[in-house]
Amino acid sequence: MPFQILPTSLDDVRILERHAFGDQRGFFARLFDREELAALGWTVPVAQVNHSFTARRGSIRGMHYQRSPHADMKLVTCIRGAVLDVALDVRAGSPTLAKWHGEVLSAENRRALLIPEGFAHGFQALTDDVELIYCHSAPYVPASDAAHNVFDPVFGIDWPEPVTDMSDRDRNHAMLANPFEGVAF
Ligand SMILES: Cc1cn([C@H]2C[C@H](O)[C@@H](COP(=O)(O)OP(=O)(O)O[C@H]3O[C@H](C)C(=O)[C@H](O)[C@H]3O)O2)c(=O)[nH]c1=O
Repeated sequence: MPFQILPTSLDDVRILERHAFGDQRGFFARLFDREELAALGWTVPVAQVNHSFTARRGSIRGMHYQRSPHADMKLVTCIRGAVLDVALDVRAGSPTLAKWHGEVLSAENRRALLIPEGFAHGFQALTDDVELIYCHSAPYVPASDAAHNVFDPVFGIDWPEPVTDMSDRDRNHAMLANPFEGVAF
């Protein structure tokens, strides 16, 4: 099997641990598999694959998502260094609305996080020189881009490292009024 599928504290957010076909040269591992992902609800072709590099330990990016009708599933894979990867439920009416799950993804543990539509995504670099590969089920549509503040007390995301770097855009996402009703998807 190319992946071991592991549950998380949030239904439909799953960990995919990539099996490494190793030998004396090194290893070969699959990043995406249509049949394996279809069984987990990814039933459309991959629309976009992105690559991000984050130089400094402690940097944070997030919490980003796309609104309907351009909501997307993401498969986030760390191929260099390590991150705390966070999925945050922002779906109106969800029993886990405003709940988040954090998972350490690293080149070493070969874990990826499968993040369904309706979840915001963010991460903190736990090492310098982190590289992530994102597979998306829908293309990037700037007009549908949405985000919440990574420090919003409504969510209480527990970032493990002192924050060293963020984009101005991410620093300036508005804090929410309580109670948070969620977003329609
Ligand atoms: C997502 C995306 C962005 N862009 C452009 C838009 C900006 O001009 C530039 C950087 O985008 P952004 O500042 O949103 O990049 P990050 O802050 O790393 O956000 C990313 O990391 C967080 C944690 C995510 O989950 C999102 O997938 C993604 O938005 O790339 C594109 O051209 N295509 C794309 O698919």
